[in-house]
Amino acid sequence: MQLMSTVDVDGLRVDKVVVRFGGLTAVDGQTLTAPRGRITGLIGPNGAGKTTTFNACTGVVRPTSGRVYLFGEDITKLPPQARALKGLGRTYQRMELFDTLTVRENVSLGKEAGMAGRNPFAHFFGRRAQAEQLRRLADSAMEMCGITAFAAQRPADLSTGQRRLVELARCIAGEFPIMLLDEPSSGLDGGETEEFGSILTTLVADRNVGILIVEHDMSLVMSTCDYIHVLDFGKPIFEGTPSEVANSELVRSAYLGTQGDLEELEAADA
Ligand SMILES: Nc1ncnc2c1ncn2[C@@H]1O[C@H](COP(=O)(O)OP(=O)(O)OP(=O)(O)O)[C@@H](O)[C@H]1O
Repeated sequence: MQLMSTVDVDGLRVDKVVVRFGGLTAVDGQTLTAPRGRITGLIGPNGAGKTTTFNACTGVVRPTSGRVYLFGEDITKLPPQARALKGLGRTYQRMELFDTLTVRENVSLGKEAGMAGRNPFAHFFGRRAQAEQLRRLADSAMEMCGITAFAAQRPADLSTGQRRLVELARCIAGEFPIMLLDEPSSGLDGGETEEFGSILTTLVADRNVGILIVEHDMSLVMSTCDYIHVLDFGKPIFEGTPSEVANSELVRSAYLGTQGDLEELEAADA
């Protein structure tokens, strides 16, 4: 049998990452893989180290030790923008939409920013072809997220659920093969969360992207993720399929005291 190298992954690979803030070890040896064609979840109680792991992937924090690879390339020391140009897209927990721009313009930015970074002469050459490509990508992303009707509106005029979809559409328009979603269901009601989950499932099936999702909403995680990693106090404590996670005594005990999450975990196991 040929063993797969740690970097030989068709997507994102986090390898034994440790992040310390002064005397506090926020992440203590996290290893995970988020390949194309799969939705990977990262869950854990408050303060478990999820956001810090996420930030180590996107380049917002530098690991104390360990490596981060994207399609086999070591990106541990690259800044966030360079990681985005290599195919790592992300959404933000606190949505970062531009309220002076229309929804269509916000969605187009997903690709536009990358185009400008890649080709500094883009302003002089091929403008029409690029504009046409941007229009196509934005149209298709808005359609996938069901927000075409709001294309000419400003994000400030939309509900939280609709704004979340604009952010997702911007990431989709960017054509990132790997997408990191930071608590995307925050502020959404049950119906909106369900709709969001079905868009993610379609996205992975239709475009073969890989998604790593940090999420508190257990119903979204359990219904969309193919594989889940669980952190507690910075340490990876369990990984497996949603039903394996829901059945794990170790995971349940980590969630004791967080009654809402525990109930949703138990509901997923029912
Ligand atoms: N910049 C920082 N400086 C110092 N400590 C930090 C910093 N960022 C996070 N921490 C600490 O690291 C630990 C992990 O935090 P992190 O935000 O990664 O957890 P989390 O699982 O995302 O939590 P939550 O679910 O509440 O968002 C916490 O104890 C937090 O207080």
